[in-house]
Amino acid sequence: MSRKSDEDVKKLRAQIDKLDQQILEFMNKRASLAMEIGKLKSESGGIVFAPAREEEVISNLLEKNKGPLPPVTIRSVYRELISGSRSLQRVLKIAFLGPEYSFSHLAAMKQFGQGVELMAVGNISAIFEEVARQHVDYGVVPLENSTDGRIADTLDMFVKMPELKICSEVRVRVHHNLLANCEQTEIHRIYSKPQALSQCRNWLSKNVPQATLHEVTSTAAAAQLVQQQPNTAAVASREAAVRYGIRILYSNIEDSQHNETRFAVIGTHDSGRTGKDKTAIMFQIPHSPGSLADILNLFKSNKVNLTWIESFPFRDAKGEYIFFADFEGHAEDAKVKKTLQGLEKTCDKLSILGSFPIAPLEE
Ligand SMILES: O=C(O)C(=O)C[C@]1(C(=O)O)C=C[C@@H](O)C=C1
Repeated sequence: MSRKSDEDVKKLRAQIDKLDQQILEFMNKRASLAMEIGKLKSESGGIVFAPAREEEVISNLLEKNKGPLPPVTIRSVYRELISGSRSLQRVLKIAFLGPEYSFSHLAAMKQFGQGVELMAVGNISAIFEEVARQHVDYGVVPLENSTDGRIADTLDMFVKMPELKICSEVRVRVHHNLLANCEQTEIHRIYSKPQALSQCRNWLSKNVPQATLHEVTSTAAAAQLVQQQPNTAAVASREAAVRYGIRILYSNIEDSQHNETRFAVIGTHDSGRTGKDKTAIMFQIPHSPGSLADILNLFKSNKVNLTWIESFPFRDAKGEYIFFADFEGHAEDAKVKKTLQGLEKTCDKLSILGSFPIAPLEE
């Protein structure tokens, strides 16, 4: 660099230093206001985590953002700023499907930021139980994957514990990687959770045909096994590779380019209204011709857009099904209220699992 440009950089850096001091001051001013809100909440029994408000803060800013910073930066900076402010009110305890650096862990960090205490739990049912016993404030559980469909263990637990609420949803782009500390031709066994193996089946059979596939409880557990056993590989996240010190032989080996998992944050309350919300329900209908059509007609006549519907075998009664659905709108919206009243009359049983802000697509 020439002396002139050296000086120019110095001047620009001095301006950055000045701005950073102002930003720091503003961040702390903002945090002090959040602390005041926290005091009012603790006096009135209010709930610390307000997902609708958090989403409102971020989407207001994204609407106003004129760049050059991209939305992903604004979102991640504000996620941590809000997370830090929230932790000044109380450090929330969050259970996720472990071990560390599983996709559930990534979803928990994406929703709550660093200002929480994250607790890895061994299986989905234990997450529901930890939330129900109030050992943790919230749990993060997978709901569905764009390639593999619903996560049966999660739906099964909603049937067992319909009193728990979905207070937020998180969408995570799932990229799989082949992790190994040996060469590709030396791999004898490949570990991962069943869904991840199935999402990469074509790639694996084409590129590592000599290896056998072995199912384990999570992608991170697979990475741990690779650390211990020679001639093995794992299908897991980039973060798991870094955490467990394993080389990434190939990135993005998923068969479908658009591979995404939707997670639910479960707690004991649902979320306020943002204007861009969804409501999730679980229902049973009479075993008679046309009863599902009657339900669907309720959505049609009230102009409510269905975003998900699943039929799920009911374990307590052979041949009977429970339906899960979510749709646009908040339980407080007039047309959703009307739809829910209609459902109440038509269904044998109806549980409202919660209203929550629609999660943004991952940038
Ligand atoms: O508005 C609130 O209720 C706050 O507590 C403030 C705040 C924020 O930092 O903006 C923090 C935590 C909540 O989850 C939502 C928003």
